[in-house]
Amino acid sequence: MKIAITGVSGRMGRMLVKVVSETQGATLSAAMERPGHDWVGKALETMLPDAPAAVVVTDDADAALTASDVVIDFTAPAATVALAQRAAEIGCAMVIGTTGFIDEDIVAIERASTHVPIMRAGNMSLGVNLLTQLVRQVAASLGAEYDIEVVEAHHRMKVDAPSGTALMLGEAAAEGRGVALREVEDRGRDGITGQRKEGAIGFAAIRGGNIIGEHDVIFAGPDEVITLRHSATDRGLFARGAVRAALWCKGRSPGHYDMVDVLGLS
Ligand SMILES: NC(=O)C1=CN([C@@H]2O[C@H](COP(=O)(O)OP(=O)(O)OC[C@H]3O[C@@H](n4cnc5c(N)ncnc54)[C@H](O)[C@@H]3O)[C@@H](O)[C@H]2O)C=CC1
Ligand SMILES: O=C(O)C1=N[C@H](C(=O)O)C[C@H](O)C1
Repeated sequence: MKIAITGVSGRMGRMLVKVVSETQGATLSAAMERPGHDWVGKALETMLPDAPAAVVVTDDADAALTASDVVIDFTAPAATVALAQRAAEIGCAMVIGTTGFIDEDIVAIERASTHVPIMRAGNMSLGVNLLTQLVRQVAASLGAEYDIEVVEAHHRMKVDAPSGTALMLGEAAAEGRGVALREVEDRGRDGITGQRKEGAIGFAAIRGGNIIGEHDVIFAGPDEVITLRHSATDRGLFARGAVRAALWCKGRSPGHYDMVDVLGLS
């Protein structure tokens, strides 16, 4: 499987190069960075020791996609949406780990996925994708007297909040309760907020240091608190999930898939 990585100098991009190099059946066919980035035009192996020889970092998305079966993208929403449009035209599958999308971005990605398989997930780990199922089940079992709060913590460089994972967990809780998340979500409390609204699903975000990713879903009820927690301790977790998804895309029909499909959890 010929795999292109975009955002190759990023925290996830570097990890992906290592995981692709360790994965049987996967070959790094192209490495991309944004135009103007100082890695463009340089041999990747001079930056990353795990990189295969002869891969030169490029900002030419069309050339990279044409040379590849699938592209793995952990970048930023505008870059991801633009690349999904090119991938659809060129016929290259895509694995998207980027988070922080607005509704219009998702519509554009869905449109692209009518032409090629696109696997998109706010978290590529087995643990979080299992946790979403538990959260849905617990939310469905407990009444509205159990207040649901999603608390996440990440490193100081993270630019979006709530995290993509927190939103996945919030969606699962809302599904369990049979409500739409956008109707009940409560983000970023500050000042005289008034009492908690019955049925609200609250979000809180902590940013600091080099925390990889911590997520708690709290069900606070009468005289008891149930907490479901996931802790990521190494970014390799996400990279391994993404490469597994890339291999899974081989021969797949066009469509918008998620990690639950890849892991066979549905
Ligand atoms: N789904 C998951 O499991 C995970 C998702 N993420 C998400 O992945 C994204 C990236 O995270 P990090 O690697 O920590 O960020 P980062 O800031 O370290 O890396 C992003 C890279 O994308 C590059 N980039 C930006 N625009 C580009 C373009 N047009 N073409 C090519 N490259 C471009 C940047 O130059 C940078 O090297 C974030 O949205 C983050 O939330 C991160 C970890 C796990
Ligand atoms: O930006 C990160 O680092 C992470 N982003 C994802 C998210 O927004 O949930 C996944 C993981 O928690 C790390």
